[in-house]
Amino acid sequence: MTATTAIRRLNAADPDFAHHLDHLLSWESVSDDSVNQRVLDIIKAVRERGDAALVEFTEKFDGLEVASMADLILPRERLELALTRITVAQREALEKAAARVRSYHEKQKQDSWSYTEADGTVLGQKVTPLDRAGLYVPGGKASYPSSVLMNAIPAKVAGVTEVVMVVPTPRGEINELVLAAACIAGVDRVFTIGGAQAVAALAYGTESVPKVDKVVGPGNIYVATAKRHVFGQVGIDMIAGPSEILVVCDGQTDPDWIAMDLFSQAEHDEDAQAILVSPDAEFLDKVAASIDKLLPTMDRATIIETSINGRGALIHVKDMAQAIDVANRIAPEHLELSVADPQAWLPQIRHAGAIFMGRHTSEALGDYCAGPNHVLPTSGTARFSSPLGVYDFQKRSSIIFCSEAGASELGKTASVLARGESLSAHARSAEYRIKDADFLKGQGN
Ligand SMILES: NC(=O)c1ccc[n+]([C@@H]2O[C@H](COP(=O)([O-])OP(=O)(O)OC[C@H]3O[C@@H](n4cnc5c(N)ncnc54)[C@H](O)[C@@H]3O)[C@@H](O)[C@H]2O)c1
Ligand SMILES: N[C@H](CO)Cc1c[nH]c[nH+]1
Ligand SMILES: [Zn+2]
Repeated sequence: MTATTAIRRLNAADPDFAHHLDHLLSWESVSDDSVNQRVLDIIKAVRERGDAALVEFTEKFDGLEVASMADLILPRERLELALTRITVAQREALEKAAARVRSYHEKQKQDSWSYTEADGTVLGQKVTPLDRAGLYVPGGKASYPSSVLMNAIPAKVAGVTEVVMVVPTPRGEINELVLAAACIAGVDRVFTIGGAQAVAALAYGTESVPKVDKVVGPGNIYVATAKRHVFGQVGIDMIAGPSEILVVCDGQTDPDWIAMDLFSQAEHDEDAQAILVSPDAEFLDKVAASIDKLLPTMDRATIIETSINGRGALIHVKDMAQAIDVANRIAPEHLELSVADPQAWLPQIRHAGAIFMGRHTSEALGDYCAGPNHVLPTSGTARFSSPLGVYDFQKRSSIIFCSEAGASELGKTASVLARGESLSAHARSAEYRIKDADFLKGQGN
């Protein structure tokens, strides 16, 4: 194994720093032509051949040969059985995490509202949960029971009528914790399919997989690309790229803690990105030494090493203010503020999926059980998007209920604007309800 101090070093004082940072952050795989074409072919096959295509792709990509689609459907009883197959400690941990995630998300629930104007006109917004949501739970390189909770609980809190989950089971290896989590979270139906074919099945429906209204959840490049292509046919939450962590440290946290925090996201994927920013150059050296020391002890050392050396960085800045500027430029999925007084810096953080405050709040706590969602905007998209939440499973309809007097008064404004747009049906529709004869005469009626 090569020495991990091959991790890139950047200095914000370098005149080319902005260019180097852009290069470090670029992640092009989603637009890769060959992936795109393969995903389009998969979507087309699922639309044309439904279940038969799902069975074929599951054999091809997941190494799982089945007689028919029926073998890729898990009934609710199978989820209940999983609950009896995990340890008591595992069940308690899942239930505790689920309870915390549920309480946090209850706070996000939006209610319908309305107000009444002086003439009796009522205006408002009606909030309605989605009828059916599709949850993608990744299962290629690792299994994610925590992602089941993070996707399904907000949907259930929102009041979604039916929650359909898809999860690949490579070579038929079923993860009991994933199924137990689905049982605890109240998932209604589970299909053991993955990749672009699972996203296509949820978006278009097949003989067995019901068509959903929205597909949510993270996944690899094939999943992300498929979500991009089915958007419009169904809603999607976001296009999630590889996991990321940005640690901003004042140099006073144990370097082993910081190295492990970086590893915690690097171990997800060779393309994951782990970056440390600090004004303390000696501290950066200490973390590099901790990386070298700890890497050989890691189960997923090869993935971590590829990620850290390929996409990681230690960035030296002149002070904490510059560290915050760099953080806002990166707009990371996860930002750890491993500093003495994180509250003092919080107001200046403008872009981050989740912010972990202080030396004791490791990002891993947020991944499993703190309560907030771990499905977060990646690749700089925290500039314009937010964590997965209850709001992703609710939609809004506007309510307009005019009184007779209100319709007459508003009709005048509508009439003038409609005639300005040369839309006379609009104008006359509004004018039928106007009681003011002088106004109507002025409009040529
Ligand atoms: N943002 C989050 O909250 C979050 C949570 C958990 C995981 N993740 C990320 O999700 C990703 C999970 O990826 P994964 O690969 O482990 O699981 P995955 O379930 O996303 O992908 C596995 C599927 O990819 C398809 N596939 C694999 N190789 C293929 C090929 N050559 N051609 C076509 N299809 C192919 C297969 O159908 C397989 O079922 C990781 O990047 C991880 O970091 C993100
Ligand atoms: N860190 C991932 C999101 O980027 C979520 C996760 C699941 N399990 C562990 N971590
Ligand atoms: Zn994680």
